Amino acid sequence: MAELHNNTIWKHADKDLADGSAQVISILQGEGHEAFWVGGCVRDEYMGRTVNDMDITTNALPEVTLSLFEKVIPTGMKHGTVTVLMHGHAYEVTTYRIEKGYEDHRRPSEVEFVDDIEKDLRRRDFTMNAMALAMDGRFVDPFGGRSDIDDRLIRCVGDPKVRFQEDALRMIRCIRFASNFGFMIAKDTWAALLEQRSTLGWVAMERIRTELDKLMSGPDPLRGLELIREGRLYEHVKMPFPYRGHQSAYISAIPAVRMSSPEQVDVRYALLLLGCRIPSSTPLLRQWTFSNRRMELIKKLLQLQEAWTENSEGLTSEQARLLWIRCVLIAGEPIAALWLELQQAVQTAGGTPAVDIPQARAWLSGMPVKSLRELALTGDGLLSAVGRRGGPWMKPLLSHLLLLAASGQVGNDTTLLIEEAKRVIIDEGI
Ligand SMILES: Nc1ccn([C@@H]2O[C@H](COP(=O)(O)OP(=O)(O)OP(=O)(O)O)[C@@H](O)[C@H]2O)c(=O)n1
Repeated sequence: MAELHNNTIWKHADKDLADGSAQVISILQGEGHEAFWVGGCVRDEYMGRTVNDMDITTNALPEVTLSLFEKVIPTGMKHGTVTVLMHGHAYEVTTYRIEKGYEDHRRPSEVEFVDDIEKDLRRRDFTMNAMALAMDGRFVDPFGGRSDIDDRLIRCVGDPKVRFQEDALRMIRCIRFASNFGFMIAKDTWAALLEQRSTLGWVAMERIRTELDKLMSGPDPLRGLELIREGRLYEHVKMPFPYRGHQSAYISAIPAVRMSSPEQVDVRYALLLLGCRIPSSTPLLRQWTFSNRRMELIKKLLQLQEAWTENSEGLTSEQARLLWIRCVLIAGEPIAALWLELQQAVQTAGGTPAVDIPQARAWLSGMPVKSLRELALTGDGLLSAVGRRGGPWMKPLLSHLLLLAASGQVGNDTTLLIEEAKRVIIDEGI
């Protein structure tokens, strides 16, 4: 087996990930085939960015690759892709190929396997993504990817018009890379993007949204949003415009949301929607093909914003506390905590938050009960205590008890809660 050089090559990848991929390349080479690391992993390593996955390209035909490995999945044989499992990682191993007949600006209708790595690299989108790396650390970089990275430049391989015609999503990728890496876009690449932008309509919204997610969770989402505005791509990505850029405190706050968990990107989207004053977010979130879970999260953040801002003016401190507790109970504690992060971001960006953040945090952490689950009286407990059958009267009564317990007006104690329930039933004739 060929000697493994991966530890000296991969300074920004997990050791197991690098070792597994080197093993795959060694096995292919041991059978007389060429094999290289390719694409995003090579770019990221050169840039000193963390490498999270590794793709391999080879002149071995997919059936050959399939036969050489024990744990292997024929993920896309027609397109030359086989997934090899090694050292607990999955690697896409793709045969050198050229692509033909992009009739729908999305995907090739035909691929042809070739025997020359340079031909494979030529079909790729940007020079920085069209590099391969050999086991001995040698770069195959026929289009000047490293020099463009050094110049902080995104440039299409070959004719940019053709690259964007082949797959219109590349236009959004271009903006995503420019935004996330802080790179400029080469003049002819940008000109082609402006010329080809209408073809974005051909691309499935899911693919666009995946790119938007990467842009929105990156270090400089405002740059990406500005580029989308400048390129007038918003109609094609269903971007909520008018986007007033930095004029809105909400928009300015987007990068101030720290990306400490996956949900934070949705806090950023909520700020975008608030900044664009979208009257109803549901149709847009649907168009953007968010999962129900993410859609609910964003909607709840917006609802909480509305419930608070519309009702909190002119309240005494105690009234404000009760309103806040009601909001927390309706939205749920995790959403309330995320909403406070949203407010924090507004403040960090120099805007005025909708709430006194330390005060709301203190009120939140001082709540003895934060959800129905924590209430010392269950629905069944209530029924047996009052000797009645269940019905629509229960929900408002339990909510009332929850609010009292959460705000400390009644202790979270079964006896006390039953007493209060009986009082309400008698007083209100339920
Ligand atoms: N529309 C596309 C998508 C991908 N590629 C090529 O396929 C490689 C792998 O693509 P992908 O894994 O989607 O993205 P990465 O470039 O690896 O970037 P990231 O990991 O940041 O998404 C790219 O580097 C590029 O060479 C392409 O030419 N055109």
